[in-house]
Amino acid sequence: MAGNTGAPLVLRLVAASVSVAEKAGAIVRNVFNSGELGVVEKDGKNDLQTQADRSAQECIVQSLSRQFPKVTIIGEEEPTGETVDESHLETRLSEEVLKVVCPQNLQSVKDEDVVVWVDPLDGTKEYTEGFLDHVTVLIGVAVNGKAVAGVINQPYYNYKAGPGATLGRTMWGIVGLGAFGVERLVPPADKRIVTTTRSHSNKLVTESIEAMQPDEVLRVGGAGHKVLLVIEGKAHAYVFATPGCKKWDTCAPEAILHALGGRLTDIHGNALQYHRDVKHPNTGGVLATYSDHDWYLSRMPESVKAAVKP
Ligand SMILES: Nc1ncnc2c1ncn2[C@@H]1O[C@H](COP(=O)(O)O)[C@@H](OP(=O)(O)O)[C@H]1O
Ligand SMILES: [Mg+2]
Ligand SMILES: [Mg+2]
Ligand SMILES: [Mg+2]
Repeated sequence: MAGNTGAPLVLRLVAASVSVAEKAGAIVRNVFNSGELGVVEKDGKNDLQTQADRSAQECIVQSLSRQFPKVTIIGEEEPTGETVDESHLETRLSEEVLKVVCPQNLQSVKDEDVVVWVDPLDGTKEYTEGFLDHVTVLIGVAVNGKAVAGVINQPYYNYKAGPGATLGRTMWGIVGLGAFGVERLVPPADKRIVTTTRSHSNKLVTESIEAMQPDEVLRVGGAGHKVLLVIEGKAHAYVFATPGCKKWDTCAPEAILHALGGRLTDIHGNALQYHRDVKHPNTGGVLATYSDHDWYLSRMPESVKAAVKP
């Protein structure tokens, strides 16, 4: 089976995730093109699911669990119980990933040490409203509770460039090795740009953003998309001081940001935990930066910190 080459488990997982994230990204585009989004409201308030979330989740979880049957895989969406569409599966390994040398500390990781966190479509609200470049597919690899590797596919990257432009991109990274398919760019030095939620704001979010005294606030969809804005120098910080974001939203982006030297923590500065039995919400909120992380932590109002406990 493709997952059983001689490469270390973490590399094989990332190689499989790169291929399957591309497939999931294509599913996300196909569903949108079909015009039948099949939107349903989940239990939570302001929490949508579409056919693309369901099909991309099936693609990723089924493909990875067939290749890595002993690895714990946790996806955002509930299984649909429908028969698996075999044409949705992708079990090839990315050769580009298999070529790299796995960092020493990750070479002998065992199946039981790993949890894979899957967000088949991050930015669902924006997807249903046509903000297509906000959408990402996120596959994060955690080892002993720490985010160590991540894959992000952005299915509509370049879609504003018009016909002929290649649509979509896949980025991946391993902490201790670096990131590929995305480049670290430096944000403007003469102003402070903060990015936050577009569709899940509340008083705590607003208060904490104000406390950062930003020159500009980018209110956009998707946790993956916002971390990409930080990585690519479009924003200095992603500030989300409320509990709505889940482990599958942060695991892959955190690993890629860390691989490039940035930081992603809760709003108190604590590392996020990714063990298999951890509660899914990031109850302490999210703060992602490339530099000056401690400055943002120090500006966080005490009243917000008291309300957003880890
Ligand atoms: N109050 C809330 N309720 C439910 N989900 C929330 C939420 N706040 C944030 N999230 C989730 O966190 C992710 C990023 O949110 P946002 O785009 O608003 O910044 C989204 O993931 P999904 O789109 O994968 O569900 C979103 O659903
Ligand atoms: Mg969702
Ligand atoms: Mg998400
Ligand atoms: Mg999602």
